[in-house]
Amino acid sequence: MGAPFNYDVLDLTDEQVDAEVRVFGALTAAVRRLNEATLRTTVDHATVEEVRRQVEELTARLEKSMIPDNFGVSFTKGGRIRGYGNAVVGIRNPNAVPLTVVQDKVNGRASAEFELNALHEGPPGQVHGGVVALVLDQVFGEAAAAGGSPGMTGTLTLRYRLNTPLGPCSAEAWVDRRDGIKTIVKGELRRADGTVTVTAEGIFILPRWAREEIAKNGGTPPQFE
Ligand SMILES: CCCCC/C=C\C/C=C\C/C=C\C/C=C\CCCC(=O)SCCNC(=O)CCNC(=O)[C@H](O)C(C)(C)COP(=O)(O)OP(=O)(O)OC[C@H]1O[C@@H](n2cnc3c(N)ncnc32)[C@H](O)[C@@H]1OP(=O)(O)O
Repeated sequence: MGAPFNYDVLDLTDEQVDAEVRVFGALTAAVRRLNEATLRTTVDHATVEEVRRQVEELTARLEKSMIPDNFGVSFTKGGRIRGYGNAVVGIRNPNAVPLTVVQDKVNGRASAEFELNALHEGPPGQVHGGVVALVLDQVFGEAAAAGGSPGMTGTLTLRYRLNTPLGPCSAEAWVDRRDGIKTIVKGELRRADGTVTVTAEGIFILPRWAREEIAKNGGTPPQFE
């Protein structure tokens, strides 16, 4: 069986990728501001209706030309990864947290410092538990990849020990051990003052189709965003 999804390789120069990161990254940041302003604004209803009409006009301009559906993950021949739609780190995804994950390939670790705001609320003033799982899934997956054994999330178990207030937070994950094709990753989420609020363990599995591909072609699995 082949891969159930595709990773396209595109002929784009580093300069072209840098330009799209700059231009679309700036649009995404602007839309994120709009998202938060949509939630928090106290302007009067008439202003809200006028802004809504303007937003619809702007949206229609972008909709004039679009890719058919999701963005996917592609690579350039120079090895740049274009996972712009990723729900946690995608630079063209205004719903992404956003998060910059730092991978430590020597020690099989990954970490991120980030800010969660009113858009990520669960209990009053606190981060939604599902958002925590979303963030940790990405950071854990990148730790597995940094450790040289990437995989799909098979199981992710979280223990919510303390509430996580909205604001600056950090996440860290490391490869705890490997068991054949399974990589067991451990990690935690912390408040700005360093207090651990959530601990978690994940099992990342190199899927059967990838194992078959590697057995056929030799080599090690590529690292995906
Ligand atoms: C050449 C290409 C390489 C491809 C690498 C693939 C992915 C890399 C991706 C990213 C890496 C980079 C950065 C990460 C960034 C973000 C992370 C987000 C990741 C996600 O957001 S990802 C979406 C959510 N995720 C899914 O959508 C998974 C759906 N699911 C499946 O695709 C299959 O279900 C799979 C692959 C899990 C297993 O399928 P399979 O056919 O390979 O498994 P198989 O039956 O052969 O079992 C083999 C051994 O795993 C044990 N096992 C099986 N399932 C288990 C489970 N769930 N938990 C614990 N252990 C499990 C068995 O018990 C056996 O263990 P034992 O050998 O000891 O008996």
